[in-house]
Amino acid sequence: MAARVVSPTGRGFLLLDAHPTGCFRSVADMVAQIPPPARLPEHRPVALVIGSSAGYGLAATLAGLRRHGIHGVGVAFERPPGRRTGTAGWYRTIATDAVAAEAGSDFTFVNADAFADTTKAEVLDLIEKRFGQLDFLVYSVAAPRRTDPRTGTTYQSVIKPIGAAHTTRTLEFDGDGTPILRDVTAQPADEAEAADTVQVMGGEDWSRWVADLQERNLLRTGFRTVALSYIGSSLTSAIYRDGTIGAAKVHLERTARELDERLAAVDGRALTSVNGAAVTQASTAIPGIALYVSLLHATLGDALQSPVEQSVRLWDQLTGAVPFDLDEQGRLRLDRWELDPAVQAAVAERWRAITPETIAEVADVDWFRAQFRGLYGFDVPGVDYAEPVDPDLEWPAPR
Ligand SMILES: NC(=O)c1ccc[n+]([C@@H]2O[C@H](COP(=O)([O-])OP(=O)(O)OC[C@H]3O[C@@H](n4cnc5c(N)ncnc54)[C@H](O)[C@@H]3O)[C@@H](O)[C@H]2O)c1
Repeated sequence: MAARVVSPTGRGFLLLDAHPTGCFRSVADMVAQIPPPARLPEHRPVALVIGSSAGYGLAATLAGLRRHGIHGVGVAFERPPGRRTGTAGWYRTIATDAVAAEAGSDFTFVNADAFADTTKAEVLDLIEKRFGQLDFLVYSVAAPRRTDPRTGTTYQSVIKPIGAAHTTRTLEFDGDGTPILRDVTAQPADEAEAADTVQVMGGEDWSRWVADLQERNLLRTGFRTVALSYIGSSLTSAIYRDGTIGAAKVHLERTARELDERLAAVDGRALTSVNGAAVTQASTAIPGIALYVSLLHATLGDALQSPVEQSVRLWDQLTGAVPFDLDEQGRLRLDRWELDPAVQAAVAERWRAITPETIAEVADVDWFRAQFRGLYGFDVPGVDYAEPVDPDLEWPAPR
């Protein structure tokens, strides 16, 4: 594919193409937020990050590389360039590989379906051959479907309330970027939809990774694993925490307790890490979240902790530099800034007060729009979007 101008076309919060230079720049901007250590540790920990190309998994990979010089493997599932550009995660992975090179890390990126047994076998072989054993596993997958390779069944996840229909206010943008406030009603999930969502976003696949690693004796003594979870506000609870995705998170948290017991054999730990709201491809698909995050940012400004800031704190706790900040249910909490009662009261007040006329003042809609377009490499400061760019770039080869 020759160099060409790449533009943000698409519908709603889904764009069809990604801008390579914008994606590179957004990774560089994330790295710039990570304070480097005085020097990298002599013993490089070995980490596996599943979901390493976007959102919280990308932030954890970058923070691990920059602050701890991790060796290891990142797994993501991205579309290569073809008729359209590659997905944004394709280009962010190329940029992350350069960050790994700069940190002197032996880090390999695997583009494959994490749910497949073939992927697990490939990644475990790689870990065994290159590193012998693993110190950390960060599980940060957000997927719309999962095929269970052991039964061949494909499950679709849905984002729906459970029990009753729910109407929420939402933020959308029209073609020229004008914000629109609308009410949308989500019908409740039936039992099968709720169960299928647990199959996709619950803890089963995480548990299989850990079991396979343990079976092959690839877990180093003191191994630690976290899977990402979310609780969120009462403003979004009908659609999130009390809905289908929330049921999957409850399953994930139960899985953490089971794995934690199983890992006693290697003096290991398994925890869920409850992170705060962030603008990601996964979260913009949830009705009401765009509005909620825009109001959260209007309330908090720079005190809204970015995925990178939270990931720095996550690594501090994983490596034992600071003790785990656990709640009474044993979950690692990185979201306390979001769920602070004063913050939630202020967001709720804005949520109630907002009207179609005041939306641009009461919510940080410009910030949100730039964040969501930034997920595809657009609206990134310092990028010349009139400049043709070659999207036909290779996935990083193992070094
Ligand atoms: N975004 C939020 O507000 C938020 C808050 C707290 C917790 N979380 C949790 O963080 C986790 C990650 O979510 P995110 O928002 O960062 O998502 P995201 O969409 O930004 O990233 C998802 C990642 O998963 C990878 N992926 C998807 N399907 C895959 C597959 N089949 N095999 C391998 N990789 C696959 C993608 O390539 C990408 O790297 C989820 O568990 C989510 O619930 C998100």
